[in-house]
Amino acid sequence: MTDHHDPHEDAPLVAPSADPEDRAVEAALRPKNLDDFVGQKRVRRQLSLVLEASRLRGRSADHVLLSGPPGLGKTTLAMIIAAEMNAPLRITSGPAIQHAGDLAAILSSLTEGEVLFLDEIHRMSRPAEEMLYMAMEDFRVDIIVGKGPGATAIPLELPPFTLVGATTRAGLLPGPLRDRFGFTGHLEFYSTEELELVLRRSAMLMDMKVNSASFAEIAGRSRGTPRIANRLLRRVRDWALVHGIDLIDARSASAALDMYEVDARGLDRLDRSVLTALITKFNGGPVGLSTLAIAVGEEPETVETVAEPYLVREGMLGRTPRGRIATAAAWKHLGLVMPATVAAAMPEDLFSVAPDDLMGSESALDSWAQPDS
Ligand SMILES: Nc1ncnc2c1ncn2[C@@H]1O[C@H](COP(=O)(O)OP(=O)(O)OP(=O)(O)O)[C@@H](O)[C@H]1O
Ligand SMILES: [Mg+2]
Repeated sequence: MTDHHDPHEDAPLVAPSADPEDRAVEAALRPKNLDDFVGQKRVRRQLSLVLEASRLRGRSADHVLLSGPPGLGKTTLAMIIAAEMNAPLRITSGPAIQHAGDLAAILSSLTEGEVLFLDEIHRMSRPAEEMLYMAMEDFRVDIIVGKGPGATAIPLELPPFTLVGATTRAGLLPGPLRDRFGFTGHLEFYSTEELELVLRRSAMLMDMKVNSASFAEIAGRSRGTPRIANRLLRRVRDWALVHGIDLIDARSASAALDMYEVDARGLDRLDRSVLTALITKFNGGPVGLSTLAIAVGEEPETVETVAEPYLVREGMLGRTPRGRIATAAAWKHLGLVMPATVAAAMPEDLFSVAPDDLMGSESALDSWAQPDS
């Protein structure tokens, strides 16, 4: 077998892999401390300050909220926070907490200083969320015993702990929850240079011989995302192994990657199908998110959190009050020419808000693009 596609053929490239070996390698490649964590300078600097201060005060660190598209390092940072604080780490996720009682059970078993990582925090149930408010602020929960009129609330003191919440959609978090985090870090897509550093480190750990030009080639196709960079590197390694190549150069890297549906701009299958649908079915838009999602057979949330951020950053997709539109760059990327009538109808101020600003602040984006579903 020379073809090592993920078993989940249809999952977006950036989704966590379903292949256990892939997951094991991914875990092995995770940087263990802040110094090894590449890029995200601003978040890293602020976070290291937060951690240092709490170490000096001998207290558990402030609660930390990490937001950003998949595969940029939220889980990795949560693990690093625990490691840097020399504290045990407990991992759970919003969807795993169906009832407030589930959360109470976790909270009441925390030890002092423990780091609780709550992934996909925007998907927690409302009652659990309210319990979390009190736990975060006062290190206390009310355990409800009994039902109906006879129910009583028994207050329970919790040891001080650090909550690390992660979300791909900070804009969805209720204000009261967001406000209870002492520090919020928004992860940005990585530059090609940063991805090259990620790749160099991974290649070293994997004992691969790769020349500089191939790092650049792989980084350029990695969609600004370390998870994808590492995954592509493994695919290149497989390819080289099968072809009996010892030192990997840019030509073999590129030949290997041509098989994996990532194009030169780093767009994967989902990205391209979003653009293709937008252009061929809706003549470039504007079209509402949910209509677009149906056209590509995905959940609106997947289109919005997985594909869109990168397409916006690459200047190929615009989010306007009337819906999503494909820019001239998108038409060009698909080898098409934007018809003059479509060009004439494009909003002039599409990029009056720079794509980087959009990525940096979800609230700027929220106020600019109205929800359409
Ligand atoms: N800054 C970084 N430096 C080096 N490697 C990184 C960095 N960020 C992420 N990685 C690598 O990318 C992989 C994916 O990162 P991680 O699992 O932390 O992403 P995530 O943001 O939690 O994604 P998701 O939203 O899908 O949960 C990790 O296994 C790690 O090896
Ligand atoms: Mg994660």
